[in-house]
Amino acid sequence: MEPAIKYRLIKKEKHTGARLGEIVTPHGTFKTPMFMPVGTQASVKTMAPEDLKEMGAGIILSNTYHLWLRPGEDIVEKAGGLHKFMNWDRGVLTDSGGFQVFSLAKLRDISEEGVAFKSHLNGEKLFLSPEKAIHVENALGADIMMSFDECPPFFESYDYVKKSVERTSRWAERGLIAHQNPATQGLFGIVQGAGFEDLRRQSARDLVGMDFPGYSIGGLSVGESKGEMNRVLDFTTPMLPEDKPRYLMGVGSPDALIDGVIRGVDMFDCVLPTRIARNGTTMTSQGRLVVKNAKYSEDFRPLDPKCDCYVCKNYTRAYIRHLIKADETFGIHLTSYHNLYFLINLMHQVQDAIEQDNLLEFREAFFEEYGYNEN
Ligand SMILES: CO[C@@H]1O[C@H](CNc2nc3cc4c(=O)[nH]c(N)nc4cc3[nH]2)[C@H]2OC(C)(C)O[C@@H]12
Repeated sequence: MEPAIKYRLIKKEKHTGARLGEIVTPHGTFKTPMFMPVGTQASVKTMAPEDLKEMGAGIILSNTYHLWLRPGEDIVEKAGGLHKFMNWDRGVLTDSGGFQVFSLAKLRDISEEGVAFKSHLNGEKLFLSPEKAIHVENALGADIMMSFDECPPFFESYDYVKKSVERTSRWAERGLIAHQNPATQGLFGIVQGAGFEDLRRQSARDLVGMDFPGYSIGGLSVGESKGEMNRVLDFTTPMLPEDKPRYLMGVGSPDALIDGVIRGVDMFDCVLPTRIARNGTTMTSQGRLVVKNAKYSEDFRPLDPKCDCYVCKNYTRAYIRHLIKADETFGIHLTSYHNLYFLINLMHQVQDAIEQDNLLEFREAFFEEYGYNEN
């Protein structure tokens, strides 16, 4: 049977672990490395599908936990699945809900069977098992689905993380068995193990043995330093098959994307660009620009003079600042659009650098201009 998701490695960058590739999904083929906008509740906040297409988005995220709780996977299924529901005909990826239970729900109890918790919306007692999560993802109909996993705190004890990794591998197997649409929905395994190299190896070995069409690197971007994240990536990505996509979950700052690509990561997502946009903070080639600051009140330049996005071609800092200060929703639409474009476009520039085997020079020039220092 043809797998729903295929990855084609086009080129390896000469001096780093970076790869140029493409991921083939039932809703299109997309170049990697790529940044995926997050649309947790079936909407990338303030973005219409036309905006997302115009900025070059290929795959967007939605979330099993949120959509299970509201409006309910049965309503999305009756609508014909997520693509129809939100009028988006390119790629969709759903996270499995485990992470959201730990980051959102109060009072939860984890067992071999799954996770008992109280809804963050109304306190209702709920239970999510690997089977339930996979069946919700089947109903939502995303092209790429995540296995149900536990994302342990990065600084948890070795013994706790070891037990958690072993349970996550058993949950992954249960998810594979429960998966009802492997021909149209690709299920990814999620490698855990916190900062322990042997536990990452154990997790990767277990999951690669189950032959998933793609692998996520979980358990990161949960408060650890960038140095720690890069250290874990250094030994984890080589444990994964070269002919499958690697997806680093929850990572979305420009430096972390570039450093993830250098270490062999192909796909990224994060709420960061849309989250900071809502309080008027934007990403530009010269670093972050907080457009609501008074100093921009008569600044008639674009957010980023080097950016060719719709926002930077048509609007000024002064206008956007005014909208944000006046609480005009169009203001956060403009900052959100630009920030998403900034990261999607950054990945296009990284693709070119891989093509030209000069990714490290690109990194140096980008970091210099953005104002990153090495520590
Ligand atoms: C910078 O944004 C904050 O950091 C979180 C993103 N960091 C993140 N790491 C993740 C790990 C996993 C995982 O191990 N497994 C599964 N299934 N999904 C995951 C999703 C993840 N997202 C955002 O999540 C909150 C809202 C807590 O703050 C944001």
